[in-house]
Order: sequence, then structure tokens, then C-alpha cells
Amino acid sequence: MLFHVTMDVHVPHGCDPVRFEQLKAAEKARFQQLQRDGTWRHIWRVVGRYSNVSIFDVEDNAQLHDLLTSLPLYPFMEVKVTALCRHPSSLHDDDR
Ligand SMILES: O=C(O)C[C@H]1C=CC(=O)O1
Repeated sequence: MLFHVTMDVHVPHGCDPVRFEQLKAAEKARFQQLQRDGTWRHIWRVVGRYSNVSIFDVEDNAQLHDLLTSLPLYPFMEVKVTALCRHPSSLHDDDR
């Protein structure tokens, strides 16, 4: 199942910068592992914002929920999820 996910990262004022850099490094490692697995299929930076637009390919809603809530930066994220299905006119066979 494919999902469009928007993640807006909000860094709280007064957040320990060293701790935040550690969380960012942990997030990057997890992200790159999920990319290699094919679970986190695509990511784009939203220009001018600490946000990304991503496409996830997971088994079900529960897997996506568990994955998102286990991300190191999850406590700082506002997450929006949109379920996707194949468009009938699509020429691509990997978009389902
Ligand atoms: O940078 C972000 O948008 C937040 C998060 C998503 C992937 C990653 O490495 O960090």
C-alpha cells in the first residue's frame, strides 16, 4: 500500500543542539535503511521549510503507524498521511 506522507519538523526553542544533532543522525540512518528496504520509496525537501514529502510502501496502516511513530524525530514532527491507490490512466506498473 502506498501512502503520501508530509512531515513538518518543529524544533522546540531551547532544545539542546547536541542532542538534536544526535537525533538527526539517528533519523538519517533509519531513513536510509528504510530507503534501502524499499519501504521509504521517495523523499523530497519542501523548499524553504524544514519539511519533507515522502512516499511509503507498506503492508498496511498499522505498519505505517508503527514506522512513523518510531522515527527518532517523531516527537518533533507534525505528520499528515494520505492513502494512495493506482490511477486508472497511469502508465506505471509500480504505483500501487
Ligand atoms: O529532514 C527531514 O525532513 C526529517 C527526516 C526525514 C528524513 C530524514 O533524514 O530526516
